Amino acid sequence: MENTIGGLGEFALIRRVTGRFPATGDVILGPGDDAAVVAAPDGRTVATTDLLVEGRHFRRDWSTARDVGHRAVAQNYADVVAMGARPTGLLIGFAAPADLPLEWAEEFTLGVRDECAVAGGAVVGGDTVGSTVLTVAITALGDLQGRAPVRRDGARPGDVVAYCGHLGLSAAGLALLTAGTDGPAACLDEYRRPSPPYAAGPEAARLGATAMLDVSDGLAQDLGHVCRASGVGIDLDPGLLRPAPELVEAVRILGGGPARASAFMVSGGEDHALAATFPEGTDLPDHWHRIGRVLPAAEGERHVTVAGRVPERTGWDHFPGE
Ligand SMILES: Nc1ncnc2c1ncn2[C@@H]1O[C@H](COP(=O)(O)OP(=O)(O)O)[C@@H](O)[C@H]1O
Ligand SMILES: Cc1ncc(C[n+]2csc(CCOP(=O)(O)OP(=O)(O)O)c2C)c(N)n1
Ligand SMILES: [Mg+2]
Ligand SMILES: [Mg+2]
Ligand SMILES: [Mg+2]
Repeated sequence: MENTIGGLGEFALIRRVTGRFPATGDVILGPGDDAAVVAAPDGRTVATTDLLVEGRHFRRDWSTARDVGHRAVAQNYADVVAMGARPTGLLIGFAAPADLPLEWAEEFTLGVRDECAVAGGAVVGGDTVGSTVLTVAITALGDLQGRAPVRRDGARPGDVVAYCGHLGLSAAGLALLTAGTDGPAACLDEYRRPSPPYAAGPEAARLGATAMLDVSDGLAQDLGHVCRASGVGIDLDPGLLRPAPELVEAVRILGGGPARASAFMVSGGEDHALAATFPEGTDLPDHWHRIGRVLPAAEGERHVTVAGRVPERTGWDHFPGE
């Protein structure tokens, strides 16, 4: 039991973990009481939660504890900024077996701390329990800074579809790890520590985005949520889906041509890029890449197409049907 979380005990572990997290100006009362108090300057709080389960979202032989800490924060804050909000706080549910090395818990904590240093927001609480499956459940909070939230239901025919961040790198990294092959660091790193373009969320809101989400499951699948919520169709232009050189290199190693690179961009998730729709004529900064158009659609046609065709694969489903 030496040097495991079971050897240290629950409350000593909690003290050790919470001692690592600095407060920010949004924190009125941090960890230590029954609940934390976080300022909501505009009077409305964005709240979201995502789980990471060992074997399902990460493997300890593929990702370090620090990687998992970074990824857990990134996945959750991506949803906060996709509403157009600024990250303000995090709550960390930590379920782990007693024989988990203490070093893993410590390193995970440092990954969380370091991603918060990039994205903003403070860890204000959480929960620590014993479990057979190592699981991290994060709740993230954000501040809309007085703006309206950018929802999934505001896309209108004629809007431009654009993304900011990476597409397909993480899925290519996962494919490389699954194949047991080395490959471009950019792909492996993006799988282990996704890098959502945090500032682009509030930026898109200020630019007048009509709908936005982060790409967790796959571009086509996630934009499909916009289609259904907004009652529209979306057509992507394959000529505008330009793969990063590292993605092209990964596909060369994995075997496949431009179609496979395009498939990674269209259906690969977990880069946590932001995808948004903007009114035609919006002056978009260069880091927002135009990739398609919002179309009018009758019921049953509210889906994503690439050059008019429904892609073979659209993204991840935790419970795929038979
Ligand atoms: N078990 C649940 N109970 C309540 N709400 C849920 C549950 N699972 C998902 N949701 C909600 O359904 C929506 C879609 O979930 P999800 O696909 O996980 O979103 P995202 O990809 O943004 O993380 C979100 O608003 C989420 O809060
Ligand atoms: C070990 C491992 N196998 C497979 C995957 C691929 N994967 C797991 S969950 C997921 C989709 C995103 O996760 P989800 O829980 O659906 O997040 P949300 O959409 O709720 O943000 C993907 C692509 C992975 N990340 N790690
Ligand atoms: Mg989710
Ligand atoms: Mg999510
Ligand atoms: Mg999902």
